[in-house]
Amino acid sequence: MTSPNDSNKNNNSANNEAGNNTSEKQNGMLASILERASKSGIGRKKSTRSPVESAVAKDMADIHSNPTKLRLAFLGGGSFGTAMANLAARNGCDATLWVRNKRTVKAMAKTQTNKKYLPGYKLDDRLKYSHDLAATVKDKDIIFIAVPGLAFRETVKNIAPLISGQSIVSLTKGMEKDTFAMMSDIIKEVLPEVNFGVMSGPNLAIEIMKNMPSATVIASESEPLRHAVQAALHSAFFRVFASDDVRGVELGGALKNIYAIAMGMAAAYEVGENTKAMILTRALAEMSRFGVEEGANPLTFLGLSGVGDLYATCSSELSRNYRIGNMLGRGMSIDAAVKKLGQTAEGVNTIQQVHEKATKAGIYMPITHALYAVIYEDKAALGVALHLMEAGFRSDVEFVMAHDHSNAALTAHMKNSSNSAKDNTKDDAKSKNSDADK
Ligand SMILES: NC(=O)C1=CN([C@@H]2O[C@H](COP(=O)(O)OP(=O)(O)OC[C@H]3O[C@@H](n4cnc5c(N)ncnc54)[C@H](O)[C@@H]3O)[C@@H](O)[C@H]2O)C=CC1
Ligand SMILES: O=C(CO)COP(=O)(O)O
Repeated sequence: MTSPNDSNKNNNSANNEAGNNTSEKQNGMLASILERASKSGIGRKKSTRSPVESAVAKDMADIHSNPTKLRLAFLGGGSFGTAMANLAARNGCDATLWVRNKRTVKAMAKTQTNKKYLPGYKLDDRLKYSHDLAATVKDKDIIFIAVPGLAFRETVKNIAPLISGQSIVSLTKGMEKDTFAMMSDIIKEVLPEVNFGVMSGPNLAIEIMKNMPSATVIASESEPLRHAVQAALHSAFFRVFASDDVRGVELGGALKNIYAIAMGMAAAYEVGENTKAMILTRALAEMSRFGVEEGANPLTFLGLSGVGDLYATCSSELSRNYRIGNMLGRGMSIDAAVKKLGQTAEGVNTIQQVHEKATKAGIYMPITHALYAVIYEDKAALGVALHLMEAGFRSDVEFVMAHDHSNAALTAHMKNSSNSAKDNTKDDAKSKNSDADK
């Protein structure tokens, strides 16, 4: 295991390249105000805490004053694994980041930066790096997995023989190819005895590295695990909320990638704010409809891991899924866009999985099907969008007023009227032609 303390520290002054511009200075100022505020307790609620809040606060105080208390492994040296490992190390946890490439590990320990995925951001001195998987997961309390969805099963299988009581938390927002398994399904399948959770929320890694205030959700049926994750990662810049709806939280993180691609594509067509709002809210309707079919609580989609992450990812060019959509909207092929991105964009696979699953299960997912038609069936985007707009009548929030026979009846009625209007037009044209023939 390589600790930065063992390494050449001449690079400690690694430049934060973004720090040279004004907006970065403002971010730095905001961060320092928040840090001072959190140290002095300004803004903290003085009211009596509930027993659970007190327990968490006590855990956090212990953990923050005793760095060796929580021992954490982070598997996956991309932007998110690195950002989360850095948060934990900064909070005083014993945090090790596992990266599969030995040379990358050496370079990270030496420069204390992740040059490929988070260039210019200095990582905490206390963060450890390793390419030795067994040594990394041994004697840890929690193993966080942040590899792409397509590599998740392989990673869980690799650590399976090394598990002796550690809990596992998935940070991955993908779905397995062809099986439609979520990451929690894979953990349950490969390690049925293990305590697990999933963490998801509006967490663009670069913004977290810039100390921009952010929040996330840890979902687990295990209360101690939820508390441990909250205590380990919580800071003045990063709030960790809790849920016991694992399915809902995990689906929120995976499904929003589909709509970030749709929004990136819409942005390429320079649509207005009304259109963006329509896409966002109808996306939320699709997500919660699909979620309910999969056993999630629809209200979860109103939280950070649902509408929160949907908003962040659909609004930002920092989102790789949004960028893929934008490149597609500018006429690039999916293969070319994925190659140009060079990073993980889970939505590319998730569209295919959800399209297939929803088709089989008869779940109404018009935006997903439309995207699938554009990306994988080479249909023209504008024609597909127009078709979407002409789709039948629906209720707004179907958990308030169900999509029932009255909507369906109105749709059928309008279709019939428009068909007979078309027939009349055709008849008129025919009779005009036959008049002309006369
Ligand atoms: N980057 C972000 O802002 C956020 C990402 N996530 C999720 O985290 C997951 C990981 O994404 P990123 O870190 O952004 O990806 P990334 O594209 O930045 O990096 C992926 C990392 O995984 C490694 N990797 C790939 N296959 C592997 C394997 N078989 N074994 C071990 N390592 C392997 C790569 O070498 C690379 O270090 C994704 O599911 C993503 O949706 C979640 C929240 C935010
Ligand atoms: O999940 C994310 C932010 O919450 C990151 O989104 P992308 O994977 O699209 O970059």
